[in-house]
Amino acid sequence: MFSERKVLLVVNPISGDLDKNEIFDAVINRTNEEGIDLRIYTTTGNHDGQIIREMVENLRPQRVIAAGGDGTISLVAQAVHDLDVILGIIPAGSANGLSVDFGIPASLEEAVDIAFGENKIGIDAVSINGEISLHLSDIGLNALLVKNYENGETRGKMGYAREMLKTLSEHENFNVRITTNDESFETEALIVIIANAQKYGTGVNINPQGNMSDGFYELVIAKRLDFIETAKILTGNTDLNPEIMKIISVENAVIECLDKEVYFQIDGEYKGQVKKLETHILKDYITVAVP
Ligand SMILES: Nc1ncnc2c1ncn2[C@@H]1O[C@H](COP(=O)(O)OP(=O)(O)OP(=O)(O)O)[C@@H](O)[C@H]1O
Repeated sequence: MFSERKVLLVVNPISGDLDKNEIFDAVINRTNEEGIDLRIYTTTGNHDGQIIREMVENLRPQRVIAAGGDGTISLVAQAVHDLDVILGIIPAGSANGLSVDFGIPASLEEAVDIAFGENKIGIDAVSINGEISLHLSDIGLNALLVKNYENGETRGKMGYAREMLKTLSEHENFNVRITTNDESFETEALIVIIANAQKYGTGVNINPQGNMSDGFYELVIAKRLDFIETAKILTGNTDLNPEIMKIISVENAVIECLDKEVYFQIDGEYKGQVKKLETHILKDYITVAVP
């Protein structure tokens, strides 16, 4: 049990499949047992960030617990990152990539224990053209998949597989120039991932050396799909073929698409097409309650 006395719970009523009443019950029971003053905000999809920030400024809770998918966690983190609160996470989205990276279990009871627990770490964020990425953002193949999946009619694994096949047939490689403090190079790419974390919500470990608290993020540049290289990534093998895959740790980087606009997604949300991304690390962006 932590010594803080006020908690704000933010719940996204439409994310994922989990019954949100179970979340309300679990958190209300916990705060009753502990004698904690609980306030609840249910998101509407309109001005949520601003409202959450105002609530935290007025109520001054020591902890804000976000229940939803990555979109909701990110929204809450951005709203309160400079207000000296701890962010607790209850995974309740369809993919929950951030929770997977933190090792927060899907079980509601365990997630509540962790969200109210003593263990916490400060994590970095990546600023991308002024927006915030806590997890994994990318241009190219995966962003097109995110777009197709958002527009597709079938959800779940079947929908994902269908959109994956469609995406592979539509996708085209692009040329990109990457400029960091240390180097500038041009290359053909299938995908460029801006990775603060390690794993996509599907569990694919794209960035084995990723650490959300080290003051760096990685650019993972893949030139073509290759099963052996993918298997190496999945097994955490760092001896990658540089002809196909390059991973660099950076504090800032400019990514310019040289021949066309390219599909772009941040933390699972499709953002349209872009030609240029200016990215830099935001060290120790927010403190998160972890297992
Ligand atoms: N009451 C609401 N009605 C409609 N949309 C909402 C509401 N509250 C939040 N939203 C929208 O929900 C989206 C965020 O969803 P979130 O990422 O949390 O869940 P998800 O998409 O199910 O999960 P995941 O990101 O894991 O796939 C945002 O686009 C936000 O605007």
